[in-house]
Amino acid sequence: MGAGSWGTIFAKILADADTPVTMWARREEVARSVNEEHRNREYFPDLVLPQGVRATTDAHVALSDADLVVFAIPSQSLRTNLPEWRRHFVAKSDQGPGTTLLSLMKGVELGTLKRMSEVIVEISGLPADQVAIVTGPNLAPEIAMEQPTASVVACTDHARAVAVQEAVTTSYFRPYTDTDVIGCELGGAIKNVIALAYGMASGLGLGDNTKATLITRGLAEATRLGVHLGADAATFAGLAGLGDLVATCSSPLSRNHTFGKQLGLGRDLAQAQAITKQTAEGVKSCRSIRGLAASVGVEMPICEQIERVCYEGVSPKQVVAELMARQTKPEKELAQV
Ligand SMILES: NC(=O)C1=CN([C@@H]2O[C@H](COP(=O)(O)OP(=O)(O)OC[C@H]3O[C@@H](n4cnc5c(N)ncnc54)[C@H](OP(=O)(O)O)[C@@H]3O)[C@@H](O)[C@H]2O)C=CC1
Ligand SMILES: O=C(CO)COP(=O)(O)O
Repeated sequence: MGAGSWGTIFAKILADADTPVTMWARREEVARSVNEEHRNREYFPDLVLPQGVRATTDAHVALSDADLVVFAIPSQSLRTNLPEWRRHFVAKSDQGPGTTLLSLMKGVELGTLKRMSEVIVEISGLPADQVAIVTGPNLAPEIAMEQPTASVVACTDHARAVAVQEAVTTSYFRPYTDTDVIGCELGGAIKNVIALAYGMASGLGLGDNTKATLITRGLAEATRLGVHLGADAATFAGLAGLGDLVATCSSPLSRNHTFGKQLGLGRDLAQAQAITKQTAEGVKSCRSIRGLAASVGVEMPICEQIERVCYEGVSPKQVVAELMARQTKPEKELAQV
């Protein structure tokens, strides 16, 4: 469900793993180009998609016979789409192991402060054991070129994670399994905010010491929140944590990195959005992640400052100064974890 950057490339992964796939596209022209030319002209005009990828704008056609339903739309739009989609897949969900609902989305919902798998459980009415996520260092344009990468399939039901793993393993995409859905999902959402910070540092002309500091302290605050919310700290040292954080922060292919860089160069939110075009989840998730942290009394200084840049008009230069002026403390905050 979603035929943008990641939806399209994930469809290619499924088809290359011999799993037939029907992509739901919001626009007719996108579905037509996939069916008639085996290309997604809007997102990857030069990429020929496997024959096994079909597309439709009809949610019923995409969903009614699916064993695996994959969500690849912007996080903040899931709640408005899911009630309509739900009626097409719930009927099949009580047969056999039941439909697996798979989230590729990396965000936290504004207002409810829910992770995407929580929104899916709430609206679908299906048990959490039927909801899985895929996350990791997975920049779609690199995977489009079949550059090798690893990823994580997380589900509280290990057997279901293994089934999804089998459905998406190819010569260029190597998924591992995990049962820590909370940690994997938070790792994916928080790294987008840290990538905004890293991009800002690039835009400001700051060097590798600054960037390494952002990655390391960004990981510290992601781990801190995760552990408070029931995640395993080790998850953050893995693909869904450090792996995705490094890939997204350091890559000019990342929309969050690019967006942050524009802010660092002095552009405002609207100008950065116009340049980035595609979804940069961190811009909205900085607010919900900060809300989530506040709800459990966890400090997330970098996320907090990114929110101030995005929504309070504070300059990137000013937030760097404020981060550096914070009270000094031990590096390992075991007492707080
Ligand atoms: N791109 C990547 O490398 C990766 C992305 N992700 C995550 O995957 C999710 C999707 O990202 P990505 O595919 O990159 O985003 P894109 O912006 O490339 O594509 C978004 C897709 O969702 C559709 N869409 C946009 N708004 C709505 C809406 N309100 N209702 C229904 N459909 C909508 C778009 O349709 P239209 O074309 O008509 O606008 C498009 O098909 C995000 O959470 C992202 O963080 C995770 C890993 C890698
Ligand atoms: O999640 C991603 C890579 O794993 C994609 O990052 P961006 O959304 O910043 O492009």
